[in-house]
Amino acid sequence: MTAALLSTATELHARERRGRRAVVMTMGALHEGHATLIRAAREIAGPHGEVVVTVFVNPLQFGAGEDLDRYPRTLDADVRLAGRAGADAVFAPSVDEVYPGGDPQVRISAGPMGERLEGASRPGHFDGVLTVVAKLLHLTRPDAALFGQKDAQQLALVRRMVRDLNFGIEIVAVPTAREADGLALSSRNRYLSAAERRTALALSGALFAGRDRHAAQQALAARAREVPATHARAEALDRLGESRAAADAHAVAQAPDPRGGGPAAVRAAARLVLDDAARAVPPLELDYLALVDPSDFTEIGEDFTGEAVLAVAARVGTTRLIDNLPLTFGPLGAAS
Ligand SMILES: Nc1ncnc2c1ncn2[C@@H]1O[C@H](COP(=O)(O)OP(=O)(O)OP(=O)(O)O)[C@@H](O)[C@H]1O
Ligand SMILES: CC(C)(CO)[C@@H](O)C(=O)[O-]
Ligand code: BAL
Repeated sequence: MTAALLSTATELHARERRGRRAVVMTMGALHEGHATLIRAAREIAGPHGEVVVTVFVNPLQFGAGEDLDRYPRTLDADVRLAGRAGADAVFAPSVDEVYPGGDPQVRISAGPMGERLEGASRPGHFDGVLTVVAKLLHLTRPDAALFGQKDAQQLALVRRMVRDLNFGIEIVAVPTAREADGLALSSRNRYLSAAERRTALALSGALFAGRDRHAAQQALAARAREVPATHARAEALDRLGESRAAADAHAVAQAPDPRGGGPAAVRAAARLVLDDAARAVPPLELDYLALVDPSDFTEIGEDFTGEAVLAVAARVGTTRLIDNLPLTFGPLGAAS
């Protein structure tokens, strides 16, 4: 499939509308992660609908000293990849087309959630993101817009904007696509040398260590729920004179108390991997590691239950990367 390349709002609006329109917004330098979003958009639009991919490197969301100038721009390859993944059109406007009056004076404010984690490291970033997302939603007028979970805070803020400001557009989340060794696909990966890429694997490595610690805790909690029954069985076996089986059951019933774990243990397991990478050559410089409530991106407490997000941001050489994993916390003593 060949995608049409459109660069002005006039060209976009001249397109005849057919069926459901699903939009994937990107900054270009498309990779397999973007292709996953475009394929999901194709599913949503259906064979009679329309998939539009936007490619725009938005100056408003870059801070001073960030990589706006060196951000990879590969429009021809992007149009080919978008077409192969099922897009009907690529909308790649110029900065003047998006901001005809220069820097917009009226902008969307991302509010308190926009000042945490990514927002704390990149002041003003999410105001810039939401302002351009709002503009691109107005320009493309989709029924549904798809965003990657890789940018979990961005996704949460877009959902919040759409709800708070009644955009009436369906926001669809797409899970993070990874390389075989775990590294989250990202346009910025192309900045990495081979040695930097090895160090960068600690981002996903730390998340997986946190996830594994979490799974081990869940297993312990499940065991702890069985302990009273196991004690009772051990005692019954004792009474029957089955001393070996009784000893086994007593041993099983000594399951460690899972209450020593929880979010703190998950953070600690992830932290160990990042501390190791900080001593690697080249080293990883941690920006943040956080285990947060995805509804507001505040740190969760030990008694938190529900969906949480383990998120990390770090610099390797001159490249700043982010990654995250969702984790579900059940109440202690109950299955999650
Ligand atoms: N690995 C991935 N898996 C799923 N979605 C992704 C992935 N990488 C990016 N996306 C999503 O694609 C959309 C466009 O993202 P963007 O163009 O910034 O790509 P990126 O690879 O994240 O770039 P960058 O390296 O600049 O962060 C966003 O919704 C983003 O979450
Ligand atoms: C949503 C977005 C296209 C807005 O510029 C950008 O932040 C991105 O690519 O994730
Ligand atoms: N994918 C998030 C866009 C940015 O880093 O500016």
